Amino acid sequence: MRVDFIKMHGLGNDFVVLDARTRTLPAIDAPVARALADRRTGIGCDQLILLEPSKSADFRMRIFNQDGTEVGACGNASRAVALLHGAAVRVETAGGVIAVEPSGTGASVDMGEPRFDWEAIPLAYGMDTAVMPVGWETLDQPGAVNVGNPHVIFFVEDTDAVPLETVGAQIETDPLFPERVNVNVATILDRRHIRLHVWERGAGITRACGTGACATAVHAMRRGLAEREVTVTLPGGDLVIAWGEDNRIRMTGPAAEAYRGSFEWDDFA
Ligand SMILES: N[C@@H](CCC[C@H](N)C(=O)O)C(=O)O
Repeated sequence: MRVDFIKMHGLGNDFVVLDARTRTLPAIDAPVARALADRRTGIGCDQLILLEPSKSADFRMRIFNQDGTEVGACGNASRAVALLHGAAVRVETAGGVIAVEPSGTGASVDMGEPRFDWEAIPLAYGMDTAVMPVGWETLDQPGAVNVGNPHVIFFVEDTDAVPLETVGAQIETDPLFPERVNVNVATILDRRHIRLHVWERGAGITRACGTGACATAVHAMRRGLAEREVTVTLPGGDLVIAWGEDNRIRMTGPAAEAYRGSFEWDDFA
């Protein structure tokens, strides 16, 4: 069976998008997702995105990390599918229903409400998620936020000085995080500007992470270190994150289509 795909990205966080809204595709499992995401033997991407019909929203977006795990949220992919769809829509994800709207060369996304309870992150045992009494190597006292997926955030003097390749992998799989975790290291440049590097659960270091930007901004605001709207600068570029009086997070930033192609399903199944 020949299957069409669209290669997209949000600030260099790249996706293979498969559209099963009007055509039934065979089931995607972890080995298929891994094979398609492989940068040497597949198409290559940080996340595989599958669009399907939905009963509760305009359509459903399923998200698979490069390692094949299915997850609840992806900020950058949310902007990419808004661009693809070309109109304001409600999208069902495993992390909840989000509202996306094309805007300029990208999109604006209502990412929903952040959750701070330790059970919601989730953590293995109870603690204050605003200042956690834990540490790894030179990183300590992080915060944790769930924005449809789990994030831990460390504020540091210099993001470039943190060996994220090694410490990110170590923290992602620490037993404190039973569902593993996305690891954010951030520098507060001023009350409206944050620099951020992210080690993504199931994908490693990416050029940008939309949910990481949301989690980091909200954590900085919760700690009183930032205004309620900030620019988050990632290696791939900037996102604007606002946390409204209604407790909802709004993310605005670019997204782009790179190219289209097709592949033979049996080569990857
Ligand atoms: N790149 C994404 C996040 C993708 C999922 C994440 N790695 C997880 O496992 O939760 C983004 O832009 O938010």
